Amino acid sequence: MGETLLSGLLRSGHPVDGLVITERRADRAAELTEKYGVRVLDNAEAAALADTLLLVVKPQDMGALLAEIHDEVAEDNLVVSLAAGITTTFLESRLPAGRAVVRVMPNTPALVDQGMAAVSAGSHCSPAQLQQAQTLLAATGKVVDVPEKLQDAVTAISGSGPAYIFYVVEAMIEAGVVLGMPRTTATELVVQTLFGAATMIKETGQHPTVLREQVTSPGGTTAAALRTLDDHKVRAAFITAMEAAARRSAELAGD
Ligand SMILES: NC(=O)C1=CN([C@@H]2O[C@H](COP(=O)(O)OP(=O)(O)OC[C@H]3O[C@@H](n4cnc5c(N)ncnc54)[C@H](O)[C@@H]3O)[C@@H](O)[C@H]2O)C=CC1
Ligand SMILES: O=C(O)[C@@H]1CCC=N1
Repeated sequence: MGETLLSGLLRSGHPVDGLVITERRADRAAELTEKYGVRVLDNAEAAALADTLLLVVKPQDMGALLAEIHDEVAEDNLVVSLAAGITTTFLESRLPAGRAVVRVMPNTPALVDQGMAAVSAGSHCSPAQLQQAQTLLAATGKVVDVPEKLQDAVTAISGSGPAYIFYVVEAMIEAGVVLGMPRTTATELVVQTLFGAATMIKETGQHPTVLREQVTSPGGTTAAALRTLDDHKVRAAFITAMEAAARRSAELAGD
C-alpha cells in the first residue's frame, strides 16, 4: 500500500526530492530506490525531517513504529495512518500530547488512480490539516470524510472490497472453463463484463436493482442463474462476510 501511494504521489507531480521513505527490509528499500529514485532514511530521521508522516505498516507493527518516532514528531507535523483498525485514539495516545492525526482507509485500486479512501480526523487535527490529507490521497482516486465510528465498515466495504470482486471474477472464469471455454477467452469475457457493468453503474446513475432487472428476461437464463445464487444464499453470505471483516477491523488495534 505504501508503494501504491508513493507511485501515485509521483505520478500526480509531487517532486521526488520532496519525499523520503523508510523501509526496515534493506532489499525492499533498495528496490524502491532503484524503481523511484526516492531517498530512504531510518524512521527517526524521516520523522525529524518530514512535515507530513504517512504510516503504512501492518496494524501489528504500529505500536513499535510510533515508539521509534515519538520524540521526533513536532507540534506542527501531521501524522496520517493508513493501517486497518488503528484508531486515532491509539495514535494520539502513543505520540506527544496534542499531535494532529488522521486515520485513513485506502484501497489497492489507487495503483491505477481509481482508489477509494475514507478519512477521519483525530481530536487535534484542524480542518486545514484534514484537507491536506485529503489532497494527498486525491492523487490516487476518490476521498470521502467519514465519522471514525464508520471506519470499520469502510474497511469491510472499500478496503477489503477489491478482494471480493477478484474472488467473484476468479469464480466466473472457473465457471467459464467448466462450460468448455478456453481460460484466456473466459478471462477476457469476464473482465470486460465487469468493466462494462461497473461503468454502467457509474455512468447511468441507475440503482443496481434496475440494471439487474434489465438483464433478467422472464423465464430466461439470468433468472435461472440468479435463482441458484439465491438458493445458495450468496447475498446473505456477502453480508455475513462483511460483518466478519468489520469485526476483525475493530479487533486489530488489540493484536
Ligand atoms: N493491502 C491492502 O489492500 C490495504 C492495506 N491497508 C493497510 O496498509 C498497511 C500496510 O499494508 P500492506 O502494504 O499490505 O503491508 P506490507 O507488509 O506489504 O507493507 C508494509 C511494509 O512496511 C515495512 N515495515 C514494517 N514495519 C516497519 C518499520 N517499523 N519501519 C519501516 N518499515 C517497516 C515492511 O517491511 C513492509 O515492506 C496495513 O496497516 C494495512 O491494514 C489498508 C487498505 C488496503
Ligand atoms: O486485509 C487487510 O487487513 C487489509 C485492510 C483492508 C484491505 N487489506
